[in-house]
Amino acid sequence: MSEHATGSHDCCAGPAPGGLLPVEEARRRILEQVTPVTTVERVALRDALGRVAARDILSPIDVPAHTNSAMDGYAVRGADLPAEGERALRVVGTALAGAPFDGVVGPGEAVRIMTGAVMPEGADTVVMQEAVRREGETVILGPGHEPGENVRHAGEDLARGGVVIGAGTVFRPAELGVAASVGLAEVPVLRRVRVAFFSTGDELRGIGEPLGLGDVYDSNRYSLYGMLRRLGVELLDLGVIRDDPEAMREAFSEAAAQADVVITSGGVSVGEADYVKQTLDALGEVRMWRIAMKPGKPLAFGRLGGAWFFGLPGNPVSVMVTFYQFVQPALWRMAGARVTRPPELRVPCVSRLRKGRGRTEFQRGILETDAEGRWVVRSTGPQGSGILSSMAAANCFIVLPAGSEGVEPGDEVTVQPFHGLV
Ligand SMILES: Nc1nc2c(c(=O)[nH]1)N[C@H]1C(S)=C(S)[C@@H](COP(=O)(O)OP(=O)(O)OC[C@H]3O[C@@H](n4cnc5c(N)ncnc54)[C@H](O)[C@@H]3O)O[C@H]1N2
Ligand code: MOO
Repeated sequence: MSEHATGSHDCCAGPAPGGLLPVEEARRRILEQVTPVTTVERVALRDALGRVAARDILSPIDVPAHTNSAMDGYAVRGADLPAEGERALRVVGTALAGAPFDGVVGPGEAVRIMTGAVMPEGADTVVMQEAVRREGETVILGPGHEPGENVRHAGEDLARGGVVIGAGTVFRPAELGVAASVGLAEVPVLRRVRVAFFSTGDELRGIGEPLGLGDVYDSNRYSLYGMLRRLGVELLDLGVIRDDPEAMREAFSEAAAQADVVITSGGVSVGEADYVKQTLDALGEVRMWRIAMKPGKPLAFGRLGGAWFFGLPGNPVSVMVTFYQFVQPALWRMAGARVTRPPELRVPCVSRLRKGRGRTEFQRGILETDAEGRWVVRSTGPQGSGILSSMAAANCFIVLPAGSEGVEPGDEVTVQPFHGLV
């Protein structure tokens, strides 16, 4: 690893040049300010997918509810297991999952039992059927078994009254299954966060409209829609707002009146038609502007009426990078979820990466296995913040710390994968 590629975060970097706020500091400040919603809703279990548990959810039952067999075989008394030689036990009945044996297993007796069947009274051990010989009404056991083996005890997975899903847990497929396993038809979740979003810019055209000279299709509202939909927030798409201070003021007020969070893209830099920051200044409060990152430097964060405001830079890649680094963690916190840092890995980079000093760069990478099966990352190619196809080609960000001056092939880098298992 070369010297310039070490260190993955900005926490220890000094003040960034030009009054830019380091990425970690900006994220910390945002997460410190936003607070979770408090309204609780009860929803049918399947509708809880992606929602956040409003409080600790307790189990009304033991899971498993009854002590049962983990194997197909024979339920016996541990005291009857032979230490050496063989022992014949009389088979006195059968226990199936859902059809228990209602007698008692006495000394010298066994019950044929299937996986999941309730352990019959008297028996405390299950011997797998592959380990025995059946001869008519008797079963012959050899040595080598442990008393208590192959038995699942009542409450060993979840105990009645115990917390099965903690407050702030996001319901994933596993949580749906866990809640179902204790028989919960409905669960308490926090209400969805309401997010209003719009694009700004006179050059923006809707799909289906012809493009004049200098026009572009409004793609940001589509990538934003996708990222927000994935988070399961309630969406309010306010369309495209012209680069006009009056129109912008109206749109800002309308959005803030209806939403917990307002997100815009474009018009947040220093150009002559960049009215976003000054509108926020006039109607609310700018709490942060300009981050030491690339892309995404002119991000604005603040308060607008009762809503939190994120003014994302107009460049299409900048929108996605700033959303994932700042807006997504803030929305999780507001949704009541425990916020964790995006997972990061250190892997060798097979490409040469150019980088300017002073800003953390979120370059687009492809995480893949090389010929030896090792995980490596390579660049998607040109990294301009207008090249949205680089996001489509990527499956991870390559995070280059502010102090790095570039990467040589073989250097280790930090990556944030886009997808996990859930
Ligand atoms: N003198 C300076 N100029 C710029 C600076 C700077 O510090 N000093 N910063 C640059 C950086 S970095 C960025 S990022 C951009 C961001 O500026 P804005 O947020 O004001 O964005 P716009 O100028 O409105 O648009 C930038 C670019 O993105 C296109 N765009 C905007 N909205 C959409 C949309 N909804 N869908 C598709 N494409 C969109 C727009 O047409 C522009 O090409 O400022 C730099 N300038
Ligand atoms: O920060 Mo800008 O987003 O580099 O293009």
